Amino acid sequence: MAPPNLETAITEPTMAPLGKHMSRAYVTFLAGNGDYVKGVIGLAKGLRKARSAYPLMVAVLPDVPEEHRKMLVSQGCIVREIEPVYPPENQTQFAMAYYVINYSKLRIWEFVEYTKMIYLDGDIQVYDNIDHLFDLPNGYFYAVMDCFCEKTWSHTPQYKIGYCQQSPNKVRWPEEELGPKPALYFNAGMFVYEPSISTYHDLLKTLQITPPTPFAEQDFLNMYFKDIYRPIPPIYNLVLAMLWRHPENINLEEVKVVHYCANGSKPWRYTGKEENMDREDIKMLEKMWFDIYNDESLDYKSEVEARKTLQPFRVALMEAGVLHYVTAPSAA
Ligand SMILES: O=c1ccn([C@@H]2O[C@H](COP(=O)(O)OP(=O)(O)O)[C@@H](O)[C@H]2O)c(=O)[nH]1
Ligand SMILES: OC[C@H]1O[C@H](O[C@@H]2[C@@H](O)[C@H](O)[C@@H](O)[C@H](O)[C@@H]2O)[C@H](O)[C@@H](O)[C@H]1O
Ligand SMILES: [Mn+2]
Repeated sequence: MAPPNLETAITEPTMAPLGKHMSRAYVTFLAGNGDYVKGVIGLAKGLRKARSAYPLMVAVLPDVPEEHRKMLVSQGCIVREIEPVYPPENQTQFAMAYYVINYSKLRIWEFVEYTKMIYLDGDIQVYDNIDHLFDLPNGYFYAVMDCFCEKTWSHTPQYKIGYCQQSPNKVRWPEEELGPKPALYFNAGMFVYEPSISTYHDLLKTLQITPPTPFAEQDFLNMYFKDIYRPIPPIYNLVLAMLWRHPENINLEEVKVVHYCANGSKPWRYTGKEENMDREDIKMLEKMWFDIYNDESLDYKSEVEARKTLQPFRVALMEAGVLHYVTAPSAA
């Protein structure tokens, strides 16, 4: 991961073609009145620091309080309320009980005012610009492969035999006994996709006839997009467990996106007490998250304030959404 670029020069605002939507956006999902809102604020500031050219949409469930929605708007986010999506009645034990609310992520296929979106969990941070992923060829579903080695996977045959797609030759998959090895499986904390009303309706229809499974919507999305899934490198979604499960696959210097999904790693709840949470690399990644979260110069309002000293008229156009500004790397 490149050392944080502390200089964030503000270049000339770019004039968005009048009347033409910026048809690309990042999107995340927020539920409840708890502390995940801190994750989303951190993500909004991280995308700004990485000089992303596209806005962050936050799909919020009805239980997200007005106060949290205001905080997100003040950080430059586009807040959109969605209705929950529930799986069919089931007896499934989800890997985490709260995973049942994650099916509501499926609403983001309805955002067809955008032609291409990148979904990011609220417990993800973007440390380097990844706008180029929007240019990946259409017609596929892009995401990073997951890891099966954490005990959250203890219900699966691959965990039981020690097989993981990240190191397929370490423990061979016994085809004769267990049949063909599982299809490539992605982590649903980050993916590049194209909103579509027909896909959206088909997703919801298919969900109602699909028995729920432990990883909830992540399992469902893997089933649904199996034929068009294209793996992208782990630098775009570092599932933290990779650091101790498959260190040979990770070069931290190159990582652009970090997913704080390992048990005990959510920065806003970090105590360092859980297994692996006292590692030096984990402590560094937790500090990097807080350095952004606490950096007031990355606040959206302070950026607009800063511009007020530039040209009030241009700022007025910008605030009216006519002018879009892109912060670009400093000349250095
Ligand atoms: O109480 C919650 C739980 C989850 N989420 C959202 O759902 C995503 C998926 O949950 P989580 O990241 O905890 O799953 P993990 O990746 O850790 O398995 C989170 O990143 C949040 O965006 C939320 O907003 N509130
Ligand atoms: O609702 C199911 C969730 O499943 C995934 O989280 C898991 C997965 O990454 C496992 O591989 C890890 O072992 C585990 O720790 C982690 O929680 C997604 O990150 C999340 O967005 C969401 O889809
Ligand atoms: Mn997550």
